[in-house]
Amino acid sequence: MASDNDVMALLRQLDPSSCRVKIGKELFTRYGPDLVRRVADMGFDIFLDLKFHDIPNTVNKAVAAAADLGVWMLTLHAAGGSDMLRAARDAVDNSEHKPLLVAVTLLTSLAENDLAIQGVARSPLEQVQRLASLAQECGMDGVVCSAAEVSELRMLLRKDFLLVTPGIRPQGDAANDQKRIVTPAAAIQQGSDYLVIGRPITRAREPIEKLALIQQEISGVQ
Ligand SMILES: O=c1ccn([C@@H]2O[C@H](COP(=O)(O)O)[C@@H](O)[C@H]2O)c(=O)[nH]1
Repeated sequence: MASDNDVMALLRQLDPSSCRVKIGKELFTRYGPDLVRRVADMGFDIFLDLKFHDIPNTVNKAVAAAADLGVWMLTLHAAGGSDMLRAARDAVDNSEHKPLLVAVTLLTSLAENDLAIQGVARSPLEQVQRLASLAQECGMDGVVCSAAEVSELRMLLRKDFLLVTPGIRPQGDAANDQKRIVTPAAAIQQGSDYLVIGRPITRAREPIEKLALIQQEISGVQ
């Protein structure tokens, strides 16, 4: 687990104009909204990845609180249903700060057999398409999916609908617990709007050099 000092030391080496910072459940649960404010004060746009999934009223209040932190983007689970998604939309519409709302379709750590265990007799792509359509209908700004699904989603959804893709692994990196992985260059080629990259950078021996390598890889395909 990265200490507060480790996080700050890494961020001090980064240029806020070259990447955004994701604060997820691990860092938020340990260091709280104070960390969000400190990282924002350094000039970074913050992707608050707390994946809200609860009854509509609770999500409405949680999204309002997240919006008040001034974050750039935040997540919730599309599987929370249309009332929950619309309650999140209302919260942002009534907030002074207006973060982008992106709904997680199917976690990139899940594959077809995981859906079958849950009693869902669809492929990951079909499940992602279904939940992405719901997210669009309910006023989300985009969805989180695997880059493997991006080209199919582009044909289904409106052109400016954001496709945010974790499960990114440079060639040769370990997949870890991710099951639907794509390389950075392929994700850009497929048309991902934002790549979410964690361990390939944070666990690299030289994180800043690894980030620069990834940026070089994707700049070649843009
Ligand atoms: O479907 C999803 C949604 C969110 N995530 C988050 O992205 C990062 C990915 O980290 P890696 O270390 O690059 O695997 C992680 O914080 C997840 O919570 C996701 O992986 N898949």
